[in-house]
Amino acid sequence: AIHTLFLFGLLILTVLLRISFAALITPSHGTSSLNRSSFPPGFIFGTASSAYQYEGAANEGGRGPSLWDTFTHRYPDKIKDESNGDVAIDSYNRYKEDVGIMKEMNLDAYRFSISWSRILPDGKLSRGVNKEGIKYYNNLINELLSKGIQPFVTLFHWDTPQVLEDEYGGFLSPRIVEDFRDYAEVCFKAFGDRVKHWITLNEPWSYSIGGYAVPLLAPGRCSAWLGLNCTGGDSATEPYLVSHHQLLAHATAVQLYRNKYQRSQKGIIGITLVSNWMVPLSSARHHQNAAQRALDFMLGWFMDPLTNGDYPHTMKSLVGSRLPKFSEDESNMIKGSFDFLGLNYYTANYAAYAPQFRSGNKSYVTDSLVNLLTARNGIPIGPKAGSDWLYVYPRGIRDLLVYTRRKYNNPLIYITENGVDEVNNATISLEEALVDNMRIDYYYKHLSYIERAIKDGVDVRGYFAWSLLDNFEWSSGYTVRFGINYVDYKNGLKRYPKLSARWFKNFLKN
Ligand SMILES: N=C(Cc1ccccc1)N[C@@H]1O[C@H](CO[C@@H]2OC[C@@H](O)[C@H](O)[C@H]2O)[C@@H](O)[C@H](O)[C@H]1O
Repeated sequence: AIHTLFLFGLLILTVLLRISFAALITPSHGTSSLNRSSFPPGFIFGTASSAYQYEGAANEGGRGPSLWDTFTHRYPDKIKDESNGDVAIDSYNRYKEDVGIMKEMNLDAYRFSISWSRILPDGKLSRGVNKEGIKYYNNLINELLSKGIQPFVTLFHWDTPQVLEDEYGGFLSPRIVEDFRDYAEVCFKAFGDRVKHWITLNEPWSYSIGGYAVPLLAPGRCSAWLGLNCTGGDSATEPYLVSHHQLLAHATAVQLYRNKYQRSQKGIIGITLVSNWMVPLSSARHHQNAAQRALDFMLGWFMDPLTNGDYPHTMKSLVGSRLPKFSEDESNMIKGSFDFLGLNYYTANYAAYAPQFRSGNKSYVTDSLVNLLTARNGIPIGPKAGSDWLYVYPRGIRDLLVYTRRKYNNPLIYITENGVDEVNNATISLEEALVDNMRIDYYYKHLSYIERAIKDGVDVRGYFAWSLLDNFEWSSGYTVRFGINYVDYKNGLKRYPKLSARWFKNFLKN
């Protein structure tokens, strides 16, 4: 009996040793268990960027000023390092090198935005098209296609022509709808023979909130009572007007594309929305309801009109007469105005019921009666990244995808941005700066959860990492780095692959 027991013990020990050894040799971020073939055939992997954050050449090639040129020059103190996108990372002049980096990384696609004021320097079609602007984007698109990389083009990534801001307040006015439609048509005509994926707007939520509720983004408007040194505005009404006009501009451009270009050019058109995943602070009913309202006020604000033709009931009841109304024609034009949904996901929040927000001054931020938190009982929702709003919560991308599938009729989805930043630390060496294990961990985990969402039945067709290169990060300037490739701001904007670039190259190899 003792002999048998001894042998059995030996057997258990052998098995345990083998398991622990196997765990030891399979690196937690190794692509052995996850790589391109873990995703459906034809799944598209890319990286994302935007014109003002990458191009530079702000005063070259006939480009006109956008509200970001004005904002950074007029209020440099609103940018953490008082920087701007005059030069940015000079992609305007280095696009061939940058496309070469994409090719080297085995990427399938590149999401970039067109600068409206580089195409129409005076904002309106009637005031002339800048031929050098058309030429630049033709060169970029042709370079991408010559390397077998698909262009995914965003028409508007927050850089409204300054002339239209001056003339009628930009997206504060319904007049923007016609001008945006004309600008979109110039792009469909010039590039639509080769561009088969169009995104009208990037993150209308961010543009409305960051620019008109709290002074995070241009034009930096908000209510004076907030005491946040705003350039004027009203946080209780302007965010809702700006989102309303963005939806109308989006739907008008889609209607034009479908009526006049889609049959011959055979592309598809959509919109990119951003949402955090919202976790109820506790299982209490009032916190669960708060989480639903938080999703309504961030994602539903746009997805409900795009799917049902009207704003969420929670918004209509809580915002009341301050929420603009769609006419029947507008509602019909907006409903179903997308062939695919672009979703940007970065982080998650705890959502707590905030009845105290019923009193006091009105603002978008408090209308939802939700307090968004990044910690519960002092414990953060996940590890903090470089930026103070970004906490790593990978399962949130799966939860958001499954939620979107269930609530909004299973749309075709591309993840059009997902990424993480580190603080730009000037004291470390270049070699140290290239070691970004936390970024590999972030991408590995988020891609693993997307793979599970696909198994849950979500129709995800592609994924774009934010971002190919370190770049001008809006109000953070160059103080945070999102790049999979490093840009040496102190030495001629030279590009270097971080570890995550090598990880992606391996992950993506066929
Ligand atoms: N930045 C956002 C959403 C947002 C808006 C206002 C305040 C915080 C976060 N969305 C996407 O995130 C990307 C990363 O956002 C950065 O996150 C860290 C912030 O400190 C920085 O200002 C912001 O650009 C942007 O570069 C893309 O252009 C944008 O589409």
